[in-house]
Amino acid sequence: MVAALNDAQREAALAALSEWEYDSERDAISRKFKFADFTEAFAFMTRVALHAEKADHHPEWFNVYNKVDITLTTHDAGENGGLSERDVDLAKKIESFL
Ligand SMILES: C[C@H](O)[C@H](O)[C@H]1CNC2=NC(N)=NC(=O)C2=N1
Repeated sequence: MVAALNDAQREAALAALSEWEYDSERDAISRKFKFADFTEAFAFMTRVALHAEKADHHPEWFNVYNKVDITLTTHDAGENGGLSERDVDLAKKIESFL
């Protein structure tokens, strides 16, 4: 079980992840990406997928052609899931692949 971020921790995390949108309903962060074409989008998804599997922390995502929408939240956080340090770490790793 991993702890969900408290309000102060979440605000600090979001300040460093300014391109990500916070969903208070789900206690999750989301970001939309657009690439030159499907090949670029899928290459990005492949890198994220390989890292996610290694980290054992996986995104929720949607892809159509050159667009990839990613949502991060931790199912195992607290009682009903929520935003955790694992999501913050994965978001930063995802940004490093851009
Ligand atoms: C059993 C497995 O380790 C867990 O289900 C992992 C897998 N990937 C995960 N990914 C995310 N986003 N949240 C989790 O709580 C989570 N838990």
